[in-house]
Amino acid sequence: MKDSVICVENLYRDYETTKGWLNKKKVIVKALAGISFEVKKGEIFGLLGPNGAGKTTTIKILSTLLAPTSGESRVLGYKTFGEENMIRQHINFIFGGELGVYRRLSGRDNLVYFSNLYKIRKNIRDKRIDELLELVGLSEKGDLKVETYSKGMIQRLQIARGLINDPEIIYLDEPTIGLDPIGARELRDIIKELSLRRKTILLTTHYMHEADELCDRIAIINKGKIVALDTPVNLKKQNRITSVLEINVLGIYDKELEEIKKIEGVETVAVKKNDQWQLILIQFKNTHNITQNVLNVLKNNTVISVNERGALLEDAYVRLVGGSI
Ligand SMILES: Nc1ncnc2c1ncn2[C@@H]1O[C@H](COP(=O)(O)OP(=O)(O)OP(=O)(O)O)[C@@H](O)[C@H]1O
Repeated sequence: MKDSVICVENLYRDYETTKGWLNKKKVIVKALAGISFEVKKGEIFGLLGPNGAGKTTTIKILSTLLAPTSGESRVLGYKTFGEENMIRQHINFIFGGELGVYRRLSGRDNLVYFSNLYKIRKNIRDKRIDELLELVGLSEKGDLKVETYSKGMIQRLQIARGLINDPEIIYLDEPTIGLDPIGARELRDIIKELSLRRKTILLTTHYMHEADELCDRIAIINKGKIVALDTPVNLKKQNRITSVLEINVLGIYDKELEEIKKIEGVETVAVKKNDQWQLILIQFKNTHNITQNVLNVLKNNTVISVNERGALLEDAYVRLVGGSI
């Protein structure tokens, strides 16, 4: 692909681990089982998938932290294993959570510390730090110790840290994890701004709406394989999902879910469990009117609400990966 800055071809990665306590047995975990994709300059490319799908392994290989078992991955034309020194100055990675910055230092001093690791000259460094603090909305708080920051501020500082070497490619592993909706939105706005500045971003997230809002293209990974790769719009279309019935109930049994699956027109059934009630998500062909048949199955349950809506990216994901969300 022309303009590709990341090229992954038939990548495999196994981990050797042990199972059992007394009689330890060697087990091979196939974290990546032959994935291929390319990312263009300036693109926001999303990796979506359930826990253990292989997203972090992919990011670790592409950020030169891990060698693949076989296959090839190139970043900016260089092999991620063998030519990593040519790559490292042009990339950076930001992991979600609060690790990676020093709480006893101020935000600014953290950035000074990390720029020293990259041996950035002082005249460039100070200007860049001011710009980065401005970009992530921490100009006024830059001189306060990180231990006084909120989670959202720490995560924004992480973004500034990840930009300290002015990387062309940024890997973001679940950047908004644990943030409240406002903190998460502020972070997404920064990610959009980075894309406007032609940075290439490879992002993993568990939040579908986030992938839908941010990503130009998304690869859905399951069990080490890419099961779909397209724009969010096409992912929603290509799965022929037409409608979704959302039903909130107090208590639901597998027997009833099995009954619902058998109703004509029903394609998938998933359950999201909340503390007190459950949300049943039923994807169905809109050539069928299933509502009454579903309510007949649930006649002995307490139904709190029923809502029919169009498909979201989350629905395409459920279909491709299967199971509950
Ligand atoms: N160091 C390791 N040793 C053994 N197995 C590992 C190691 N790291 C990852 N794995 C296994 O490899 C598989 C892929 O893990 P990976 O962390 O890449 O998944 P992920 O998609 O990032 O998951 P999550 O969403 O939970 O972060 C999992 O089965 C995981 O248990």
